[in-house]
Amino acid sequence: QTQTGRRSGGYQPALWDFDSIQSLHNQYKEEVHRTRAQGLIDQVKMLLVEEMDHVGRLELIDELHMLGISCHFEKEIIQILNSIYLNYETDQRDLYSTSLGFRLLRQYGFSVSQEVFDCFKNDEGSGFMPSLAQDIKGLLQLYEASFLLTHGENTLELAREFAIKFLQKKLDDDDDDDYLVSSIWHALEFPSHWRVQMPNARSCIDACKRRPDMNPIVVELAKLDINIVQAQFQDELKETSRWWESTCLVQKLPFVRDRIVECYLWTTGVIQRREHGYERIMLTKINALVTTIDDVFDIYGTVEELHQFTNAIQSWDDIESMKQLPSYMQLCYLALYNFVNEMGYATLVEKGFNSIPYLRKTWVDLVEAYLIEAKWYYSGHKPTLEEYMNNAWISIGGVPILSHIFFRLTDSIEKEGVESMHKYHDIIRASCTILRLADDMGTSLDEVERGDVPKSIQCYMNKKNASEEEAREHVRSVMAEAWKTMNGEMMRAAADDDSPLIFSKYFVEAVANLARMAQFIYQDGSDGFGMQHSKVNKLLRGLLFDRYA
Ligand SMILES: CC1(C)[C@@H]2CC[C@@]1(C)[C@@H](OP(=O)([O-])OP(=O)([O-])[O-])C2
Ligand SMILES: [Mg+2]
Ligand SMILES: [Mg+2]
Ligand SMILES: [Mg+2]
Ligand SMILES: [Mg+2]
Ligand SMILES: [Mg+2]
Repeated sequence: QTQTGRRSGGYQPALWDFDSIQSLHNQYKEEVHRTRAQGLIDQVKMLLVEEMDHVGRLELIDELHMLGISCHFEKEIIQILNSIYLNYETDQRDLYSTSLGFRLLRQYGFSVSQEVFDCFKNDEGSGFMPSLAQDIKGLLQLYEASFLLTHGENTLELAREFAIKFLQKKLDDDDDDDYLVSSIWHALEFPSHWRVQMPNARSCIDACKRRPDMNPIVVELAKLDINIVQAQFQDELKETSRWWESTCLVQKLPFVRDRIVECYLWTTGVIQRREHGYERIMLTKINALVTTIDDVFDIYGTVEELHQFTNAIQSWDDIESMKQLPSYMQLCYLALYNFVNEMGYATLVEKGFNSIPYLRKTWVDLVEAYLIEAKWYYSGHKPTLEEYMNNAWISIGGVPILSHIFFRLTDSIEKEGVESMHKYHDIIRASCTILRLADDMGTSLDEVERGDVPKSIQCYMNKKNASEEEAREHVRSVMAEAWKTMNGEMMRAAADDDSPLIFSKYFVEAVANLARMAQFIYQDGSDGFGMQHSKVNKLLRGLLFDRYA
């Protein structure tokens, strides 16, 4: 017989308290630093424009993206890639520049065909020319390019397998840790297409400083810029921490994970544009509300109480719904109710559109998915992986997150976009699927141990009588399939034909980044959120607290 509610998640208290966050002071808010940064930006713009070497320009674009400063050069980058796209010479024989160009073009929404790689295949067309095995730099870029694949792009599947084989061999044979070898290590662990920008920027600056051919102006701009962004992030973090404190949820619901700083960290990878500070603050609040309500369902509520809470959210009429709830649930309900109304009000004022019914639907779908999991847990039901995933892509919380972001990052709200978002368009489900699976890879061992519904890893092990590693391998393959869907939908969304875009560029970026950020937080299969895993925690401090000297 399983326990009835009132469990503990075994989570440690917050690492940073309210006062330490509010007392953060940062000199990089001074105008003098922005002026200096602008000077460096102008110099790098000259570099981009004057760089006549085709490959050099591509490499610089890639570096700017990895260093988290490509946002300053959006116009110049699009112009360069557009001219490459329009005058594409398909008979290029160089694997390195063809692969790098292919990846950057696709990443910026140009639909370049996988056939650009046909000239590197063997005569039968069944694989790549064996002679390419020596071109390690080219193979590394071919590997990176292969992660832009969509369903059915067999050449890119072959490319990934071919490249991994020889890159792995290079690591086995060669133990010096020069820049190329360490780049291979990083790429095999995390392809650049799956990496978020800002949370990785600091370690990229460290790596670039070690490179002999790195342009010093670019490095100096990256170092100054990350300090300036940190000052902005700290102001946003302070505001979210004031809101979190005002809800008193930690005080009144001591079993809930007190992770407002980690909730904010999530947003710096999902919403990366500097000017979208309001959206990062909003997303932090959503993460905190999802965390709270998730813990109510996963750890604390009895089945009876969880039914009551679900009914209250389904009916969503504030006075009646609240009355029969226990007081701790009244707080959750009203905190959520007030937040959704606040967001709905902002959208009504700014865009003349009433988003509340749609936002509400996503929260109802979420708690209904939570209730299904709770019932499974209390009844001891062991779902198949498919049965679990049909519910768990919603129970991870990505749907309300993306709905709120949709209304904020869509300039003029059209019915088609609203319907697509809320019937749950394939790109939404793909992003939530990756978010869910990454989360299970990082949290499910602890969750199942303290008492929770079997997650994807456990469902696979139960059904296939498989080992944990085999289950993880299967989950990774399902995530890779979801990325093919995501890539396909991103290409359709960016399609340069004149069909009206269903989703804005910024929203599609945030959808993909939600998946990327989940893979970042749970990297190497551990919990960078609830259990404050040391590596993610170190990256968090580097991004939010420690000045880049
Ligand atoms: C932001 C989040 C992804 C969302 C709220 C906190 C999370 C880190 C995760 O928490 P978790 O308990 O792992 O969710 P679940 O496994 O119980 O669905 C669900
Ligand atoms: Mg949970
Ligand atoms: Mg849960
Ligand atoms: Mg659960
Ligand atoms: Mg129902
Ligand atoms: Mg989890």
